[in-house]
Amino acid sequence: MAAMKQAEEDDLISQSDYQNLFSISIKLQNLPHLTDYIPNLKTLPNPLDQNPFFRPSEGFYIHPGDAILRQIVLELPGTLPAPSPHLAYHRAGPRRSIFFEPSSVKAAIVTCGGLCPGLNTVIRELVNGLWELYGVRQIFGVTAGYRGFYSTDPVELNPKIVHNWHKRGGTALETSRGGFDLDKIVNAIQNRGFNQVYIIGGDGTLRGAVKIFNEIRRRKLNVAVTGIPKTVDNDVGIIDRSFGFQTAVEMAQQAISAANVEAESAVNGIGLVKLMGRSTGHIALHATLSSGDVDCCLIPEMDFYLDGKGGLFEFLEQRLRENGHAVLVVAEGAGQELIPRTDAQKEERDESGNLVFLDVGVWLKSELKNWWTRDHPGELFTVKYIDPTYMIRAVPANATDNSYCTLLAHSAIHGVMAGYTGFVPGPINRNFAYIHLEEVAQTKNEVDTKDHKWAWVRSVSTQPDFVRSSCAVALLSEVLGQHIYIMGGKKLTAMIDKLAEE
Ligand SMILES: Nc1ncnc2c1ncn2[C@@H]1O[C@H](COP(=O)(O)OP(=O)(O)O)[C@@H](O)[C@H]1O
Ligand SMILES: O=P(O)(O)OC[C@H]1O[C@](O)(COP(=O)(O)O)[C@@H](O)[C@@H]1O
Ligand SMILES: [Mg+2]
Repeated sequence: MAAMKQAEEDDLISQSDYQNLFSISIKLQNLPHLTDYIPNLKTLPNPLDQNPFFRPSEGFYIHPGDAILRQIVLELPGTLPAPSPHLAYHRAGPRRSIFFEPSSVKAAIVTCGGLCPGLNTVIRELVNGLWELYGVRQIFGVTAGYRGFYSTDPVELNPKIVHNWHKRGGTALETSRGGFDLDKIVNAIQNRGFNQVYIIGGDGTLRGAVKIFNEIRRRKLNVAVTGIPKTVDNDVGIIDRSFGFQTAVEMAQQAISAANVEAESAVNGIGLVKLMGRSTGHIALHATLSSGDVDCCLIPEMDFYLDGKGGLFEFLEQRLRENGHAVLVVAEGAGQELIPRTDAQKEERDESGNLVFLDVGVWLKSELKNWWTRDHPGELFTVKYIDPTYMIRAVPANATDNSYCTLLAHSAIHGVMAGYTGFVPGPINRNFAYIHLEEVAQTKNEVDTKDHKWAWVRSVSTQPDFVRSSCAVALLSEVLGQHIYIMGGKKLTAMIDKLAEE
């Protein structure tokens, strides 16, 4: 009873803790605005005032002080981090005043980089939103990515043209990598008279958008730029997740199920699935979590090794002995440093400057076969390799992603019409916010291999942690028949790693 009372008291936050709570400092992140470098721009009342479907009521418009906190999980009580401020971002949504006369708006929409489910929905909703919400009539699609600004004529868009686009995978505007020429792009924007530029793309695209925004600001042009974050890999930072990611995870399930059926139906069968993820393993991780069929998930954020104690082969050997089959999911960027490559291959980059990867699936399949023939000559063994790479991204978005795309596009429009520029719209803790382009372009969302999600993947699959030092300690502990605890820094771990390797 006394213990319960004590526990209840521990849960209560004392008055002074409340005071602590309310005194935490909040830093509202800077959001660039056209008036930062063009003073005295004319404002107009938002035309939504007159829109019969909206009839803006109290609280409809976003106030300048409306903010979204980046970090909403706090440790209470008494351990609040001292004065370091909590970051907050301007809330997305319509503003009471706008900075563009709708009849003078000439909007450009462009898609860059790799495909992602939902691209067409974002384009469609940009067109519909500009047209229906603000009465904009000059809306153009720039074709084939950044190069399209200066190499082709833009295509005129309206709600009739984009009517069915959300049901189609890919991008109806076409996309490309490379072709970023800052001067030519900004000259084209200026010469064609675009004053709103909607750039849909991933990390590379957003880095380009920062440069475009800076150049436009340097030239003091009355042109608002927004970067709409697109990444099937979910590697763009700060935002909760990117559109199309859920659809891709869903599509990956089919490949994993097929791999499982193939593996189960063979003697010593291994189903191997390679999923997208250039430098982050979010798709592999989430597909593994939701499938329940996966025995081991390999991602770029985690090193692994094949042979020896605690290695992949030892784990698979055990799995095959216990279950007769195993399913392996590998993200395309995992284990790249293990794959032998020529000097030329080490340098190979795509047109955007991204490193070209070797096929980890093909390599792993061959390594698995070599291992089995070496260690189990004459015994039956099958590896079925499934590479659904483009199948998971070249599809239309699912319902959740489609509605996300709609809100995202409308958030972008409201921000631009309100005169904001150099920003990215995106959900933070499920509320749409405007984030400085540069901040997003510099932040990468990686899988945290120390968090609960990854721990759960490891605990349901019981896959090794591929840390040689922990394996060496386990080995020693086995030999001595005692638990061993080692406390030490990086140097000691490196020494143990080296010993374990030997
Ligand atoms: N650092 C950069 N500066 C300017 N443009 C860039 C930069 N990185 C990539 N880009 C351009 O952005 C576009 C898309 O980049 P890419 O990396 O292929 O795809 P994503 O934007 O999906 O990551 C390409 O046209 C590329 O030239
Ligand atoms: O074959 P492509 O079109 O160059 O695309 C491959 C890459 O595109 C992606 O799907 C997405 O990358 P981006 O979003 O950065 O374009 C990666 O997972 C993959 O490595
Ligand atoms: Mg990228």
